[in-house]
Amino acid sequence: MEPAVHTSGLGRVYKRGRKDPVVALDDLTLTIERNEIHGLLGPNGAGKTTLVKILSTVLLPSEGSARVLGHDVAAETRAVRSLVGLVLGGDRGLYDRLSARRNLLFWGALYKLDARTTRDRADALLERVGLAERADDRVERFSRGMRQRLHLARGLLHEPRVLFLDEPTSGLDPVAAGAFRRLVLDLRAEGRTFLLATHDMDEATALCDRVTLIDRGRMLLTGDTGQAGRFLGDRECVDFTHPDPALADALALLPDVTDVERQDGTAWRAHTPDRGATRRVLGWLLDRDVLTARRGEPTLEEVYLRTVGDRGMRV
Ligand SMILES: Nc1ncnc2c1ncn2[C@@H]1O[C@H](COP(=O)(O)OP(=O)(O)OP(=O)(O)O)[C@@H](O)[C@H]1O
Repeated sequence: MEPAVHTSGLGRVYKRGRKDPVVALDDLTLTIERNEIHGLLGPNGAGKTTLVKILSTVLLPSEGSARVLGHDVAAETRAVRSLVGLVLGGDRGLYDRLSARRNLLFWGALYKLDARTTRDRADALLERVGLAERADDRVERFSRGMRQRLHLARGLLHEPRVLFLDEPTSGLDPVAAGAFRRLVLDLRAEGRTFLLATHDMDEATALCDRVTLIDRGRMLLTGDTGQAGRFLGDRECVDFTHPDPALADALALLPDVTDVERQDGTAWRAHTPDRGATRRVLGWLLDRDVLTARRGEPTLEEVYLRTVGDRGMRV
């Protein structure tokens, strides 16, 4: 069966007049399986939006190819458009002076849905995203969270099987972001596939089955979110608890330790270059009566920090 998304050697160059061209995507080969929530991570300018736009047929690639459920984004635009939904964050794509319902009716007409289908789907979606009671209010009175939910309803109107979300919870408070993420999980349970571009490591960790990290248009890593630590190759870590910071200072001086950081209170994490070093550090700690010590997995946040640094990250 064809995967939900497959790109092969995908490239995109923006030419800006006589100035130097910008390489926004460079030789990107990526597969997203059906029914997956796939996180697309990377600092500002990494190429995330460019990729999402190519996959939703808004932009053409300069090189390589991309297919959605087996259909080529450049040669089979119409088929791809019926299969994908694009949910942009912020203020793009909603009409402030129209009500939530009228926004959906307008988009239904653009998708060439018949009036009755659009009305029925709009009502069902407004209910689903928790906006039924505000359906006839103008969007200009909506909070950011309500706008995001309306964006999602809009993206679902033509019942796409693959959804591209660009920073969907950016600027939402934790309760609104949590509600939005639950909605994404429900939609996935119905068999949809998601590509989620985000700067938010907590969001990626909580939602995504797999993640891809890109920087300057190039792929750095792709794989299971839960095994993100393996991206770092041999780098490992040891988690331990001890009340005396002097022990952490002494540990940091060992040749087997690259650095030691405080997690919180009496909890610490020591980074080691390889498995042998991890074993020796565990032995060293146990000889000094630490309360607990065990091998830890680097988090997605650590993987990101060690791979691209702290550019454009939100944790
Ligand atoms: N229309 C355009 N014309 C020229 N350059 C562009 C255009 N759109 C994007 N770029 C450039 O392409 C590169 C990738 O941009 P893109 O918006 O895809 O990154 P991004 O990862 O989505 O960033 P962000 O996290 O800030 O949204 C950047 O260097 C950007 O300046």
